[in-house]
Amino acid sequence: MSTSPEAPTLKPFRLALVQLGQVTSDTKSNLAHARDMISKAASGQGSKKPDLVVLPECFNSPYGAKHFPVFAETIGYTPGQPYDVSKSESGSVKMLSEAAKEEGVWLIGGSIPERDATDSKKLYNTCTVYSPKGDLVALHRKLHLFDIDIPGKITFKESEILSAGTTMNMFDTDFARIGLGICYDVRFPELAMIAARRGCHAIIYPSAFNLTTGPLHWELLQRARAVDNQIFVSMCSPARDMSAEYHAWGHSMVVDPMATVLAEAGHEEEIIYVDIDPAVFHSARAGIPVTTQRRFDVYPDVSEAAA
Ligand SMILES: O=C(O)CCC(=O)C(=O)O
Repeated sequence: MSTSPEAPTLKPFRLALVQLGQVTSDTKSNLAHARDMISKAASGQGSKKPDLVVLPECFNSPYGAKHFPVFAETIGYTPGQPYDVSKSESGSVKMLSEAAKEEGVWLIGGSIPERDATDSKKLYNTCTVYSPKGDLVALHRKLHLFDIDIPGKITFKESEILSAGTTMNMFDTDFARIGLGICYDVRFPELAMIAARRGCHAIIYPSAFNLTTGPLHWELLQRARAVDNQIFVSMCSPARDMSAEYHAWGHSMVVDPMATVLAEAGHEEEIIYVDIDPAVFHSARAGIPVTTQRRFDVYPDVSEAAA
């Protein structure tokens, strides 16, 4: 893991979720539009500038297994080793780094289809994170691939084309420690639990639920991960486009450690801002002190997994 064992102190910060629309099969125009929306988000649109801007899953290509090999980009990042963005083969990485630097914000760059630098047959669904200096500071490859089959509703099999990541990932800013997941990863409570035990104050998932599972589970899963772990949870979706093959749910959301929904978008292109208040984090943990009441003597296997 690329973080120090000691988490930074949680400070107030402002989060901006970009519920991006206009994702087409033209990468250039996708990148130009995303760049424009990052800039709009970073301006604070007449109010306070955000500290952290988030894009949705698969922001630079249409969402679908057949599109991943066509749109995949090679990143070639090794955690813990310096990465020279100017030499990156990925146009998306270059744009995101430049955007973070020019706008002076932390940036969770949604996700993109990534081609493995050493084995070109391997593809991942990958999220990259940038500091306000434009450095690529973390990379998360989706751990749990979206393979579902609800007859008559939705069948999706990411594993036909993608490989799964093998590591948990988080990053430290000057205001919080933030864990990373991508979309389907939210269904696995272990990931959020371990992130929280390792000092994350928030876990953020670039995502793209759909019109079947969105109404069923989008809010429920975020509130569940938040209340179980007493952390902030957020999922950032693309806007819904009924002319696309995949219909994203939208409803980008931020939930606090008491499971209160702090903000929720509609389904059109939109930017939502949320002020993260450390007092809510501390009062949730003080008032309902589950973080100190766990019975690891009864379930030692869990404590081992999270150590
Ligand atoms: O878990 C779900 O219902 C949706 C997941 C998804 O769309 C994804 O992982 O991309």
